[in-house]
Amino acid sequence: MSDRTIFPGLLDTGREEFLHEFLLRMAGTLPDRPAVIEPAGSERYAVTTYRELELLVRDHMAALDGLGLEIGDRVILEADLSAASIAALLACSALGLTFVPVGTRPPEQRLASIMRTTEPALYLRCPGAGDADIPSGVGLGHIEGPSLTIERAPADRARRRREPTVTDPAYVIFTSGTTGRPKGVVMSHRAVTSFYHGMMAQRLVTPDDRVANTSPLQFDFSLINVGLALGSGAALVTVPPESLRWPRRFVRVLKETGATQVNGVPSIWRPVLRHEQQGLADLDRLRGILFCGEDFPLPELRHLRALLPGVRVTNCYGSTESMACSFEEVPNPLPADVKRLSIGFAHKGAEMLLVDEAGRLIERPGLVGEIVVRSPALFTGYWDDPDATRAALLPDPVSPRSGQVVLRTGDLGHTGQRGEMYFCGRADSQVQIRGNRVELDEVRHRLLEFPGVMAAEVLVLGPADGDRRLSAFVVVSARSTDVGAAELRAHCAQALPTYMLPSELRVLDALPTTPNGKTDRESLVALVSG
Ligand SMILES: Nc1ncnc2c1ncn2[C@@H]1O[C@H](COS(=O)(=O)NC(=O)C[C@H](N)c2ccccc2)[C@@H](O)[C@H]1O
Repeated sequence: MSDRTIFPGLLDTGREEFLHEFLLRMAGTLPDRPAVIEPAGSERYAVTTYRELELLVRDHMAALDGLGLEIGDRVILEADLSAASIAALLACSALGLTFVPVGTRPPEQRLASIMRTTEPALYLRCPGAGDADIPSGVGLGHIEGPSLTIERAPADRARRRREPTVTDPAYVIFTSGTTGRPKGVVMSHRAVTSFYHGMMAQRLVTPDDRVANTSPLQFDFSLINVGLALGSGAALVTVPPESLRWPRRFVRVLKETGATQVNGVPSIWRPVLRHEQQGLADLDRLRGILFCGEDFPLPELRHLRALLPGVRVTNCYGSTESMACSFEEVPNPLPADVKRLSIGFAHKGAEMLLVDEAGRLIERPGLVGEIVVRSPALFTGYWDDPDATRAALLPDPVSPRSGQVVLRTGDLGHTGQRGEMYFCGRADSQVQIRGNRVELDEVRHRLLEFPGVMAAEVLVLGPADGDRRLSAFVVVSARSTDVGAAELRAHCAQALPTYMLPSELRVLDALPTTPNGKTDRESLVALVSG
């Protein structure tokens, strides 16, 4: 381990920093402030101060340092967002190790595939993790509260590196792999910390805030929340994942921890809006909500707004390949005629642009194109997948000969009169039905206009070259349980051409979600095919 001071506090050198330096930069100035607040048994919480977190990191580093690991070695982190788990990822960063967060109890095949491709040196498990077999050459350790115990040392390895650099991968995070093999998004220290600095410019939280994280470690939203809280000298509140299924418990955790900012995907609010409205309205310390990952259905957003009129709601847009890209405050009140939320402009230090199919710049407001992102926070590439990496990057449309590349988000958008961006769905959600181009989002938005419909999803089923049909799924408010498929279809027929009418319409109690909390389209397909 180099003898450089590990946590030089607030950097005045202007030199680029590593992930652990950014996340612990406030430890020197606010050592006794809470850094992590996590559940510790029923209705009790453990508080770890910044000084205690820093000591945890040093302890974990000592346990790892003697293993002869090489800079750039991968460490699988089957972990949660406890202080001990966060200290483990910080220790990896401080030793130049690349952590691969897989969340607790990952599906066996997915874990096996990730281990095959990343060839980890070490596997670290937090309490309550799974018990999948770890290949013998891979070291095994346990993150247990204040200590990190090594059960089995990793196999010996050659050591060729002398010095970690900010271009080294801080982590590799695997996408949900909706299209085929999961892709490992490689994020360098430079990419992550430059995003964090862009986020800090938004001044979303102060050291008096308590930022509740509701995303699992394998979803980079959790890493963004860790950066938002620790980078601001605030406290990170770890909401137990299981409480998200029980709205009363979820609201109680927010109340008892004094959460002032709650960050999560839109689906975390659905059960609370349905069953725990008063508890939500009583969260008098709550002052901010931030969501990302997918559109927040406007009827639900309006309902949330009505219950929390003074709370600032931030629509945070972006892809894991650039961490995130924009932070746009949702207008309060939200005008009745708003059909789409603006995602605004990219954060300080980045740009969002629009290109056509040929990769040429689109500048005219209202014209739909693909959103591309220029940012120092761009990923290094997909792990061991140069073809997918090439496909995701585009020569800078403004100056193609410069060698600079921009990220293709695969999202459609258009700009407004001020140049602000509007998200218009995924490029692959434009489908052909009997020779006609259908924007699934347009059908979904029409369904959301029906009184009582709170959320909706529309899928296309059938072979691209065969008979394709639309299937729609809606969630209605508790008061509108009598909404039927026939009236929903008639409602669509009043505004949409015949080929855009769903041939199947189901009213569900809830939309199924992926482990990251997004709408699980594969489960909906299985429901219909089942
Ligand atoms: N605010 C949105 N409205 C609407 N569609 C969206 C939105 N944020 C993403 N998305 C969608 O999700 C895609 C990215 O998916 S992802 O790579 O799994 N990453 C994420 O979902 C989380 C992302 N890293 C992130 C983390 C934390 C803050 C912001 C963004 C985007 O390309 C969009 O299609």
